[in-house]
Amino acid sequence: MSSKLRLGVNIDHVATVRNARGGDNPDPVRAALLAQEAGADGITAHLREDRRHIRDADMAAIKEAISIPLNFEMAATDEMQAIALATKPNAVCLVPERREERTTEGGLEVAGDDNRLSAYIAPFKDAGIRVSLFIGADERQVRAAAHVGADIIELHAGSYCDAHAEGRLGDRDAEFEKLRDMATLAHSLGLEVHAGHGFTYDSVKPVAAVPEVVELNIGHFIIGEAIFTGLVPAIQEMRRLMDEARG
Ligand SMILES: CC(=O)[C@@H](O)[C@H](O)COP(=O)(O)O
Ligand SMILES: NCC(=O)COP(=O)(O)O
Repeated sequence: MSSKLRLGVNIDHVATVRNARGGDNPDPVRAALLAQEAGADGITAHLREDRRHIRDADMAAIKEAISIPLNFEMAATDEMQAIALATKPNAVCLVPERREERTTEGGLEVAGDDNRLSAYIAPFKDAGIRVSLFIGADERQVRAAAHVGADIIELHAGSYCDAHAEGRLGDRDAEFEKLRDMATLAHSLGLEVHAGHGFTYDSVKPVAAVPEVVELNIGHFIIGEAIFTGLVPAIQEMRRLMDEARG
C-alpha cells in the first residue's frame, strides 16, 4: 500500500501576521488561492475560540474561494458546531483548546468523552461532512476514535517534531515509532490517517514515508519559510520532500 500523500496547507499564520497590525493584509484567502495554485491538496484553517488568527469571515471566504477541500479545525463546542455546519467544509477536525496555550499542546481526550463526542459528531455526518479527531499517538485514543464513529484521525506530530528540532534523538525515534504504530493500528480499524503539527523540511520525511498516512497538514513552517522564498516555492519544496519520502 502506498497511496498518494496529500498536503493540506494550513494558512492560520497568514492571519496572525495580518492581525498584528489590523486591516486586511496579508489576506489568508489570497494565501489559500496561491496554495491551491502551488499544488496543495487541501486548505486547513483553525477558527480558535479566541479568534487569535483566523476569523469567522475568513473561514467563509476561504470556503467560497477555493476549489480544493477545506479542513475546518475547531474545538468541540456548540458555537463552533453551528459555524462549521453553516460553512459546510469537506471535513471538520476537532482539536483540544486551552485559552492560554501558545499552540495546540496535546491531542483530544476521546476515550474519556466518548458519549458526548458520539452525539457531537452526528450532525456533521448527517450533513456529509467528514469528521477528523486530532489525537496523540495513544492506543486508547485511537480505539476510542474508531468507537465514536470518526472517519479520520490526525496524529499530533508535535512531540516528534520538537524532539527532532532539539536533537533529542532517542526521544525522536521513540515518538516516531509511536506515530508509525498508531497509524498502522488506526488503518486496521478502518480510520483514515493524517498527521500534523510542527513539521519542517528536516522532520517531514520519516512520517511522510509511513504508508498508512495519507495526508499531512502543515502550516507554521511553510508560512515562515514563505517570508524568505515565497509561498509557492515553500509549498513546492515541502511537496517535493514528501514525494521523495513516499518514493
Ligand atoms: C491543531 C493544529 O495543530 C493547528 O491548528 C495548528 O496548531 C495551527 O494553529 P495554532 O498555531 O493556533 O495552534
Ligand atoms: N493540524 C496541524 C496543522 O494544521 C498545521 O500545524 P503547524 O504546521 O502549523 O504546526
